[in-house]
Amino acid sequence: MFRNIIKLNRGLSRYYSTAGRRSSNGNKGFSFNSNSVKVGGAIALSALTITGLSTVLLEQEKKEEQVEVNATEEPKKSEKEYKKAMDTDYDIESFKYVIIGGGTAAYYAVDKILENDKEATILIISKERDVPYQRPPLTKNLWQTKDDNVVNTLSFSDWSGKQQNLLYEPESVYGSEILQFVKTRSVIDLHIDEKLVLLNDGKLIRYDKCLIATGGEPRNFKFTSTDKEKITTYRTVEDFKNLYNFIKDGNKHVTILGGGFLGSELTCSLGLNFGEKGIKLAQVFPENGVYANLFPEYLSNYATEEISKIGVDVKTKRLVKDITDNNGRLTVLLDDGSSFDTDHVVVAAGIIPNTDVVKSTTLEIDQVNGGYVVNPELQARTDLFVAGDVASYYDFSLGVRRRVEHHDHARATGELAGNNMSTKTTPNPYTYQPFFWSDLTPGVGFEAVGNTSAKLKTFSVWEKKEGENEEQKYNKGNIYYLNDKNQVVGVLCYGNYGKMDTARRLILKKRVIQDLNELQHAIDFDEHH
Ligand SMILES: Cc1cc2nc3c(=O)[nH]c(=O)nc-3n(C[C@H](O)[C@H](O)[C@H](O)COP(=O)(O)OP(=O)(O)OC[C@H]3O[C@@H](n4cnc5c(N)ncnc54)[C@H](O)[C@@H]3O)c2cc1C
Ligand SMILES: NC(=O)c1ccc[n+]([C@@H]2O[C@H](COP(=O)([O-])OP(=O)(O)OC[C@H]3O[C@@H](n4cnc5c(N)ncnc54)[C@H](O)[C@@H]3O)[C@@H](O)[C@H]2O)c1
Ligand SMILES: NC(=O)c1ccc[n+]([C@@H]2O[C@H](COP(=O)([O-])OP(=O)(O)OC[C@H]3O[C@@H](n4cnc5c(N)ncnc54)[C@H](O)[C@@H]3O)[C@@H](O)[C@H]2O)c1
Repeated sequence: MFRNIIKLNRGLSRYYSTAGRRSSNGNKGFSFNSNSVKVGGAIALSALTITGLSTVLLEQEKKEEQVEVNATEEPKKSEKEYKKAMDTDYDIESFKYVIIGGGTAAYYAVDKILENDKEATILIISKERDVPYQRPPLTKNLWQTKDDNVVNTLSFSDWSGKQQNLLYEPESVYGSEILQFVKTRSVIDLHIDEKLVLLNDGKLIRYDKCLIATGGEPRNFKFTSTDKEKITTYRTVEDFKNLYNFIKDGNKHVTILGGGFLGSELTCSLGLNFGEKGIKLAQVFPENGVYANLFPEYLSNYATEEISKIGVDVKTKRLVKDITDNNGRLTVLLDDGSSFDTDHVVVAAGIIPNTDVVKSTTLEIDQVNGGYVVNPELQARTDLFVAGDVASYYDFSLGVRRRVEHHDHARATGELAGNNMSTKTTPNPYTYQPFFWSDLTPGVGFEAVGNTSAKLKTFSVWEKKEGENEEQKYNKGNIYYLNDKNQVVGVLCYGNYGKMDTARRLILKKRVIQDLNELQHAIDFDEHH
């Protein structure tokens, strides 16, 4: 990926401070003179003057131990600097494209911008320490490597055996005047009319076009124990490294709170790959079974049984009431009055979309689904775009407004937003129907598309083979989700890969299904990759 950047870097004899652009200090690259940042009551000094991204990364790498920037803290001098910046003569760093967030949507947006605009100057601002990476392997492939060095290499085999790295691109790719990456900083405000973003260290940046791709923050709960090392959430590569290092030597008890995607995938990966090393697991959630919001009840029950079979103590229909410290371990108290001891708790209870970036201007937030409301071209305002988990958009084929928290959607909206930000032609609407997938155990995996809410009526078709016994009945199947008009609005292909385009076409047809048996052969079970 980033097909054009190598060429662009080599051919670059200009700097971004060309005519019409202003630079605060005349440096070639992004200069980062940060101020005193108050951290947990102490003052940490970070005086960095950095030219070019590779230096940003290097310098900040060195400082990481000493300087922790509190992402939510308001900077002291921001107000003054902010007002000064409103004055058009004030010299301030400018980028043609500013991307807030450094995840999947951000990555694909940048890729598209680089393809479309040979004059691009791009700044990615990310709260995280790592340059853009994919999250799906954090609960799957990375745990299967059988190599403790995986925390450093971050490499793994994909489903077809091909070696991949978690990072979309190596860090070095971000060290140019075209494309820069600032890590461990967050945007705390956006002044839309002035086209300015404010960072948590007081720095202001001007943009021509801006993308909000801030994803979501894991939900957490307040417990009596406030041990942040033992009770964690799980979303980032840092979280993976910490958990891996904690469990790699085995003989620990880990509790996963949540029966959705994250909780179930992580539980299975730990159970399948570290069970033999003495990692004992409990999974606790309020629903009757895992994926209860997605699977029809019988399949949710089956998947839950499969998880129990790998040795996990699955506690369904249970809420965690509290967690307390207990002589270096934790005690988990459930709502039925029972309790058990554990060494670590991972809270996997959904995310809250990161819509705290814009404070001084009003941006519409979807009151039902959360997220910033965008038009079909993924704009929240002129020159301000939103993509990925944090975007609330109108789904043309389903005829509803919704927000999707999956990889393929982040990729597709990122790419479209990047295109619409940098194209010289008319921007395109988002008409794509994204898919998602999940893998739990070798026998429980699927791809799905559309509205696959378990609240809808479903019709399941399972592949039948000669002489097949009861055990194998959930080998390959297609589950159709129907709305109240009996139109197919979602499809889940269980163990049946490569069928998403057929499923999309079925949804788009909007045909009223008179007899459910019409769906028996709507999607085949042939091997097709
Ligand atoms: C462990 C895990 C496994 C997953 N597996 C799958 C899977 O198998 N299949 C699937 O379809 N989906 C999967 N997903 C979901 C998928 O990864 C997400 O939908 C996708 O990452 C969303 O991309 P995004 O760019 O919108 O947000 P993110 O990837 O969350 O990126 C947002 C970034 O913005 C940063 N940020 C937030 N606020 C600010 C701010 N104010 N200033 C600066 N930076 C900010 C965040 O720190 C983060 O780095 C998984 C998610 C997780 C966590
Ligand atoms: N394969 C995938 O697509 C995939 C994989 C991993 C993560 N993700 C994404 O990562 C994010 C986080 O995943 P997630 O599983 O946390 O969210 P989720 O929305 O899939 O599931 C939330 C779960 O939280 C649990 N929960 C809520 N309140 C609880 C409480 N009080 N006590 C116990 N459990 C409670 C419920 O069991 C519920 O199923 C989501 O956006 C998800 O889509 C996606
Ligand atoms: N259509 C397909 O057959 C197919 C298969 C694999 C991957 N992919 C694509 O690759 C992307 C990332 O994949 P990855 O390999 O990095 O992640 P991954 O290894 O987690 O697998 C991603 C997808 O491959 C499926 N898969 C897993 N094992 C499989 C197998 N033995 N045969 C066929 N499919 C299998 C998963 O269920 C999931 O849908 C996904 O976005 C997906 O579009 C497609």
